Amino acid sequence: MSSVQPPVVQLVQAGFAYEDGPPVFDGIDFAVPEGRAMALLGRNGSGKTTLMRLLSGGLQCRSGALRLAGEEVAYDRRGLTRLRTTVQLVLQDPDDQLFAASVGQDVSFGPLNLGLPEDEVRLRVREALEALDITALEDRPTHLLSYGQRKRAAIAGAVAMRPRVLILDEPTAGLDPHGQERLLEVLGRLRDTGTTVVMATHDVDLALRWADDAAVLSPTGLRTGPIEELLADDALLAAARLRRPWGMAVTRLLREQGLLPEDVPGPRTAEELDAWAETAQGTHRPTG
Ligand SMILES: Nc1ncnc2c1ncn2[C@@H]1O[C@H](COP(=O)(O)OP(=O)(O)OP(=O)(O)O)[C@@H](O)[C@H]1O
Repeated sequence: MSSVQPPVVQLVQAGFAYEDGPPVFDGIDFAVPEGRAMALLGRNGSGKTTLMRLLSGGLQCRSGALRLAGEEVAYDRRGLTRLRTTVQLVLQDPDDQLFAASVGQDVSFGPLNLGLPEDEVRLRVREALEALDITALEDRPTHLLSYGQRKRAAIAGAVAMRPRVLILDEPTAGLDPHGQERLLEVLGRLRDTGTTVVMATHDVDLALRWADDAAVLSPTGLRTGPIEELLADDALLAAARLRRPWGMAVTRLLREQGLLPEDVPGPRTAEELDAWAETAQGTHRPTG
């Protein structure tokens, strides 16, 4: 008897086209690897948002199926409620998501809608605000928040649903470097406490630094796997029109120059490059 659990959420041979449009997907298979951080990559128009909406039930497969823990999702009220308590999508623009008068009211909307008791709703709101470091903003009107604060409030609304899978459409877009780092820390903490986090991004450097796995959409299809492996695949990068991550480009250059032995991992950030340069000084000399 096999003890292998089916994926928490999975598209099986899924097909989708917008009305009067060509197919965006025609028989795509995609299983979200549980407990991991995954970056969803692909050029403009490759289908990232469509894929995320299919996974979260905002769009319905025209063929094939969406499965939750191996069971096909029915697009009726019960099926969609089950889906929304498992998978939450955070849209790119927080203004498409926030509509209540205050942050606290907005974050409580999903749990209240599930019909949870008041105590439970309060607990979830508190937890979600804490997770996003915005407890102090609970009573603030949403329209008076900064863009970065609105992004956090929108994510808190999804977190309050305690999803097993949190999917975010370009969550770091429009944030300053400090805001990006803080958000990545928050998402890392969520992953570490058991939430599967999938993030669509155009930033390959950020993806390499943050994610365990990648899903890359290109005209040749969807490839998933460890991010280090996929982003080192030049043919895949060319097909998906993605740039080689900075850290990988530097590593390749250092190895070509004989400055970095094959068994020493390459730097992924400017800080790691500085640290490497400090320790490498005098130990590695260019060959030739
Ligand atoms: N509401 C819509 N109606 C018709 N076609 C759409 C709609 N939304 C997206 N498309 C088309 O579906 C395809 C996939 O678009 P999608 O938004 O999923 O790509 P994306 O990878 O998220 O793009 P981006 O990186 O620009 O956000 C594109 O060809 C796009 O023009």
